[in-house]
Amino acid sequence: MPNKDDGGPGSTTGGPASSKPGGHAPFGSRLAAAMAARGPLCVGIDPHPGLLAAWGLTDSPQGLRTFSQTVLEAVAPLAAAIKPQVALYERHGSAGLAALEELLAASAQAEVLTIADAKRGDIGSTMAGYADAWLRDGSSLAADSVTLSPYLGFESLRPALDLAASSGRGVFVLALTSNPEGASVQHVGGSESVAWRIVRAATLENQRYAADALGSVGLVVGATVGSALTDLGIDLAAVHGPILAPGLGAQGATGADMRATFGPAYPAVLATSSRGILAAGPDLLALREATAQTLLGL
Ligand SMILES: O=c1ccn([C@@H]2O[C@H](COP(=O)(O)O)[C@@H](O)[C@H]2O)c(=O)[nH]1
Repeated sequence: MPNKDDGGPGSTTGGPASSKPGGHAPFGSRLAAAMAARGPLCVGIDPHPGLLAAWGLTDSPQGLRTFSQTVLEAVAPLAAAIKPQVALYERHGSAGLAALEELLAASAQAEVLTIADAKRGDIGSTMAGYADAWLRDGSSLAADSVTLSPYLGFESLRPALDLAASSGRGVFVLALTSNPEGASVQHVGGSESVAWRIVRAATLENQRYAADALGSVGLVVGATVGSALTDLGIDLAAVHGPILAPGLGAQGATGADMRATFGPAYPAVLATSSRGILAAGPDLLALREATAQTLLGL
């Protein structure tokens, strides 16, 4: 778990993330540094039952543990971040979450940033509980950042936005998701569509961060959204925060699609791929090669 003095991101004892004594450097700055050093790729860790079987692993907490540690070891030199899919750990109950906690701790040791893909969202009083779980120093589930769902209104995310800011962590708020069904909600509203409003709120929220650094309030925008950004009049370059872009690989998007879709916002885009890379396992070198090839395409 990425606590202040564990030698991982935000450590006061060493490593590139320890620039703010006594606390984490802001997530946006840490992510920008990782992307500059390793490139704009996040590797998703999605231990689907079918993938576990293909790797010769059991669909069990021990299977999750072996899967997770293998992926981390394979991709650590090449990935700016990893993104464990929380649902696939939760389906194993408390033992699955323990496997996730071990992965988060190992990632901190390896100085690989983590994005817990939990997609949390609720009324503010309950949101504070989610924020504590995923963003508070000392929580066994604390990651460097977490994905959030703004369906209850962007402002309902306030406890997570504030705790992320004070703990040097980050959030990625769903804006335009990579699945085709997302448009039925996110595109609604004409020139001030739901997605446009979420992007505007994130843009305003990032004003609390230094103007010369990437903010810590990111957005999720699928690499598959095609012309939606243009159609909806959304300017991602103004967000001043990282854009997490799922959809590369298994969902069909390519690096060329991403450049066309994101245009001037592309430097802030962190592409994420799970199955497209994980299918190369369980051989560690094959996983690393698949990661390198994915990176080359960006
Ligand atoms: O809009 C979204 C938001 C999240 N995801 C998640 O990303 C990965 C994608 O996996 P692939 O195997 O690379 O397709 C998965 O965990 C999703 O839940 C998304 O796809 N789209």
